[in-house]
Amino acid sequence: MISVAVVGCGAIGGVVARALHEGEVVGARLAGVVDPNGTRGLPGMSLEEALAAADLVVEAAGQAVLADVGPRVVAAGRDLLVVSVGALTDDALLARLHGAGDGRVHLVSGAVGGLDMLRSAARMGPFETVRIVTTKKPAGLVQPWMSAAEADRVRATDRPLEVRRGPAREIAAAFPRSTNVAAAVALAVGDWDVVEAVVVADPAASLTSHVITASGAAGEYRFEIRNRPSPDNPTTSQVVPYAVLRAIGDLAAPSGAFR
Ligand SMILES: NC(=O)C1=CN([C@@H]2O[C@H](COP(=O)(O)OP(=O)(O)OC[C@H]3O[C@@H](n4cnc5c(N)ncnc54)[C@H](OP(=O)(O)O)[C@@H]3O)[C@@H](O)[C@H]2O)C=CC1
Ligand SMILES: O=C([O-])CC(=O)C(=O)O
Repeated sequence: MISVAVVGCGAIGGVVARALHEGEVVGARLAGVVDPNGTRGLPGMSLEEALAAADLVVEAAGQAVLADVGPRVVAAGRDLLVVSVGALTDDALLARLHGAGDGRVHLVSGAVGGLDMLRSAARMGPFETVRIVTTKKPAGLVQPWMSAAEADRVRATDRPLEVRRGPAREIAAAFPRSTNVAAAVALAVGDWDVVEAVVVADPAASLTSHVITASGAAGEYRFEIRNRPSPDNPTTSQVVPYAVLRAIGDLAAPSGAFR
């Protein structure tokens, strides 16, 4: 039985922690939840207590929190499951995580799929082009760094509006709550430079879509994901906590998971 601490009790962490608490993942149980802003009636604990009690710490609190907490988890010899994979656009953080200690770092596939095939294909040979186009409702795409005019334009658009297009590294950092998936694709293909990310605001997008296209030595790929947004946080797809629970189940299982 592995003991799991969840950092962040929002749309993702709240669902994950509740399911663990209720025994829904075979082989795993909730140690407690770390969230200074409240734990939705679930057992709360400090990060220090989590590092002492848990075999696995799930980060579900955001890119900035991962940068702070992640190296401490690994240094304590605990395994870390990363949800805010966009924080890994920072090479220095990645190096710190890898050098911090004995804990292993696992990444969640989150809101997208096809990462297994992209990894297999990248192993055969390089990709020439990879693109991920993310389309969401406008409100969650407005960022503090935008000018007032741009923020208004995004908020008020009455048709699909391309908000940004650029290298995955740049986009995943610029939309930290919305395009972690761009970093996930780049990490899967093992090449930040080949992946272009496009962010589209669409007021009619009742589902969040991520369309991944890739071509290279192994062939041509197209994955289209259309996710229902979380009722708690519409910028997050509702399936994401279930990706986390699947990952925890795989880590806890003696055998039988797809790799
Ligand atoms: N890989 C993927 O596919 C995806 C990744 N994500 C990532 O997951 C993150 C979490 O998403 P989501 O659950 O929807 O976000 P939420 O905002 O719903 O939840 C985040 C929670 O973490 C809390 N928090 C803030 N600071 C800390 C801290 N220092 N320690 C512990 N908890 C803290 C927040 O509190 P408060 O609100 O009071 O600040 C909030 O309760 C996103 O920011 C994004 O980076 C999201 C979607 C998909
Ligand atoms: O949940 C999603 O659809 C994607 C998302 O917010 C992210 O990658 O940060």
